[in-house]
Amino acid sequence: MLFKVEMDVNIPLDYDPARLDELKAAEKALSQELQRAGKWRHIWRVAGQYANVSIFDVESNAELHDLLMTLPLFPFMDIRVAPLCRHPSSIHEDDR
Ligand SMILES: O=C(O)C[C@H]1C=CC(=O)O1
Repeated sequence: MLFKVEMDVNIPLDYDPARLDELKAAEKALSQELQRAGKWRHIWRVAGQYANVSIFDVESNAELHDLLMTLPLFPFMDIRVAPLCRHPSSIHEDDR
């Protein structure tokens, strides 16, 4: 199942910089692990914002929920999720 996930990150201005660096490093490691596993298919920075647009490929709504909840930056994120399906004009056979 494919989902578009939009993540806006809002870090409090007074948050400890060293702790923030740790969280960002942990977030990057997990994100790249999920990309290698094929669960996190795409991630794009939204220009000019601390935000991304991502495509996830997971088995269920519950799996997506569980993945998002494990993100180290989850407590600082506003997340919007939209389910995707194949577009009738798509030429990509592997789109589902
Ligand atoms: O920077 C972000 O968009 C937030 C988050 C998502 C993946 C990652 O490495 O950080």
